[in-house]
Amino acid sequence: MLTTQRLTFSYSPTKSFTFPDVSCPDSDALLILGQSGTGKTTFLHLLALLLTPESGSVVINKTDLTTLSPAQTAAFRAANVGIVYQKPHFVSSLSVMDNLLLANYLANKAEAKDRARQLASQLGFSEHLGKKTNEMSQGEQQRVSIARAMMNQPAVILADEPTSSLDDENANRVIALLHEQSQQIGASLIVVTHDQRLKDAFTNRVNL
Ligand SMILES: Nc1ncnc2c1ncn2[C@@H]1O[C@H](COP(=O)(O)OP(=O)(O)OP(=O)(O)O)[C@@H](O)[C@H]1O
Repeated sequence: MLTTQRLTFSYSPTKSFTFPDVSCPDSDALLILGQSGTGKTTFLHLLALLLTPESGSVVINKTDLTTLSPAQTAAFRAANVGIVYQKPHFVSSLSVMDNLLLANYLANKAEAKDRARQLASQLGFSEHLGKKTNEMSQGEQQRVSIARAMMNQPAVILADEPTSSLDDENANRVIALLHEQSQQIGASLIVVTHDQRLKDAFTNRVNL
């Protein structure tokens, strides 16, 4: 469960944001829609405390992230928040499997190779586990990115424009996978996007 209250943020005195309060229960999903420049990425980064809000709160499963120290925030995020970035970021010298296991390492958890194999099978990239990530297509990398976000069975999945560079068929596939995977682990799924095609795939929507 994730809830925010009265979140505000400023890049400068002339560039400040007040965001609407949002709430997303476990196993539920929320779409946050906005045109370019409305602050979608900023909002997503505030939800993960990658940016520190000027005021307001972000509560995940009863922990108010804004009360934690930077080290506590990093540890909480690694264990409880899975992030699917707009463009996947991988360690290119590592295999796909090792990039997945890195999520365990960063969360100070034991390597979960079976979980990685299970996700690879569900998301359809089992045959690529031994490859380097740059040997995969963009669509395949996107699926690895989703798998990596699910590795620690987080309470919250945050996805930033996960479909912007995909055709209709692949966009539908990625959204179905995000819904399916987050429901399997009982996570709250929050997607920020300008992609109006996604409207029908979410009952809960907020406009920025
Ligand atoms: N580090 C920064 N310093 C100053 N201004 C910034 C910074 N990052 C973003 N902004 C500004 O804040 C506004 C919101 O940016 P943000 O990236 O959150 O928008 P967005 O809705 O995700 O846009 P897009 O859909 O184009 O990615 C933009 O006007 C942007 O120029």
